Amino acid sequence: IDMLEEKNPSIKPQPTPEVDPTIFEKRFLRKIRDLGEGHYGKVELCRYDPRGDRTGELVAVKSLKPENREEQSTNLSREIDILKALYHQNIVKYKGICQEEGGQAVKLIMEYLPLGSLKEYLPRNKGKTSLSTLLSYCIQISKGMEYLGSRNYIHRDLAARNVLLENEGIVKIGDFGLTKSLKDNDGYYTVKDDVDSPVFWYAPECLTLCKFYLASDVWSFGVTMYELLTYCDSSKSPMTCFLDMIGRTHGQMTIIRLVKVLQEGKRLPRPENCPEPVYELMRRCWEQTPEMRITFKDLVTKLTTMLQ
Ligand SMILES: C=Cc1cc(F)c(CN2CC[C@](CC#N)(n3cc(C(N)=O)c(NC(=O)OC)n3)[C@H](F)C2)cc1O
Repeated sequence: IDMLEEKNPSIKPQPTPEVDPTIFEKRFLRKIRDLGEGHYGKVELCRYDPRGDRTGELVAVKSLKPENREEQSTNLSREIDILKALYHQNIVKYKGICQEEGGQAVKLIMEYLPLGSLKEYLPRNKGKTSLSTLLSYCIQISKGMEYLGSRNYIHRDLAARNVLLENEGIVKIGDFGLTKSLKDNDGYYTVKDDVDSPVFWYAPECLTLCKFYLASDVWSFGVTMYELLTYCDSSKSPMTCFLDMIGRTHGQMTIIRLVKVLQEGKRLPRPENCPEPVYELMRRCWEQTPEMRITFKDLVTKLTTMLQ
């Protein structure tokens, strides 16, 4: 080559123009349907089809509703920065961003997991989902959460609706809309936005002190375990159960009544066909004080032992 180049510089191999695979152009992003709706925005199934022949890949796209764009754009940008830096087999993959209107509004592009969340999948596949498979899902969620906590992040919205299936054997934590960094060293995040807080997945300290610890995610994991062991049967959902316990009160009395029954030691019941040792593990996630709760590390160990 050197000899040839000397003679004829025009065949010098030109560097291919740097194409950043994490930048998605709006004009090639084709909406197919909605996947989900949040207060401030939505997640859509799209095809990124630069060749225009429908051979492009399917992606999940999170964007803000125009009316919330102003106040929520910082939150979405933070979520993008968090997800971009997470690499774990049980956490949904970041693919990139799509800037529109000259960078004014940004969209988060993630991998698309067509089996959807456990909340949709489990009730429809109860027959073919064994207890061992449910325990395997619990182990994988715990591993993802152990990794998240090791990076000093709190999830704040761990629930079956936010756990996706890669396939029938692999699950991933799929949404990080409420995730916060535990930057300050007092080890908790002060919960502000109580407008759409998932109160029936919240630990007592979140409800009474508006403080969210790493151990508060363990409480939510216990509720998520309960959902899995009930195959996400909506008639036995955490909300239905707790409302039965506290009576169908209205408005802000609900939280006050919920705090009271939790302080009395009342907890979600053992799901039918849930072995006693598995329920005991849930109860270890629901210790009244955060420091008494089991850790995700120990949950992985104990759940793995049960699966042997
Ligand atoms: C703007 C904020 C906001 C908007 C929202 F709509 C939601 C709620 N949304 C979360 C993402 C969601 C569930 C999860 N995890 N999901 C992701 C995929 C995927 N990556 O494939 C998927 N797949 C699927 O359903 O396949 C059939 N569902 C589902 F869209 C609900 C939360 C929010 O914070």
